[in-house]
Amino acid sequence: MTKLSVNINKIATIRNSRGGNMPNVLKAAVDVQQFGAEGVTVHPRPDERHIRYQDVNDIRPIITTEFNIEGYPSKEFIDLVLSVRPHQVTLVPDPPEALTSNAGWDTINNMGFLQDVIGQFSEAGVRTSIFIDTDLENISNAVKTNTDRIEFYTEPYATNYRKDKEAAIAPFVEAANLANKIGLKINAGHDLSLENLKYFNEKIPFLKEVSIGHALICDALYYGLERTIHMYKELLVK
Ligand SMILES: CC(=O)[C@@H](O)[C@H](O)COP(=O)(O)O
Ligand SMILES: NCC(=O)COP(=O)(O)O
Repeated sequence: MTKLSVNINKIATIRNSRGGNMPNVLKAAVDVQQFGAEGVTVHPRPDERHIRYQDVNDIRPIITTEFNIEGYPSKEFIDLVLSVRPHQVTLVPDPPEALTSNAGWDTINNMGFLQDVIGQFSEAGVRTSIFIDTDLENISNAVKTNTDRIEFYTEPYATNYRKDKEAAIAPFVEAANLANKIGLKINAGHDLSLENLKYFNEKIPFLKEVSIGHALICDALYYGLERTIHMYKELLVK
């Protein structure tokens, strides 16, 4: 069974829209785990428009599953991760002004930088993952960064799924086979949803974990958080 890590950024976005503490992000982190999620993901951005650095510190002690912190490895981000020590850090190459993540790493041109940052996290005992698209050269170079895992940037899959799901999945299958061959474990995320998740999970070999936020929190408005998590988990049975 592929693990589900729930990204709770959107809960914080709603809270921040009014100030105050509603909805309560810490309670959401407790609840998603109780409802069956196998992990909690947060993606603090430099402007703290959703998850704040303080939230990340506060969430750490209530994690009973797996804590995954995603973000661009600025000095502030590196310091946060080294102090919080999550189970996993996922490095994402997005600039500070990015609306949301929109590309994977160019592992060739960022090799030295990634090796250095990944080295710091590995030394601290934090599992590393890097956000990546399906370019085979980027994937074969990813292994030289010494990352433990890659996380497929699945927005192109989600967009193309509606037009032609076989064509949409094909580059991800090829990339997953290569990643497995060279010893990289595989996560995936971005725009995965109740509509497209089952097919992705069935077709991608060696998939360890998906992190899902935007669509899942939107679905929870209609179905409730507990039922929504169960619905996503049903799609992740292999
Ligand atoms: C790396 C990734 O795809 C997610 O972290 C996504 O970027 C969610 O972040 P936002 O909630 O800021 O859109
Ligand atoms: N790593 C992807 C993630 O955490 C959630 O992305 P999305 O489901 O909010 O698009």
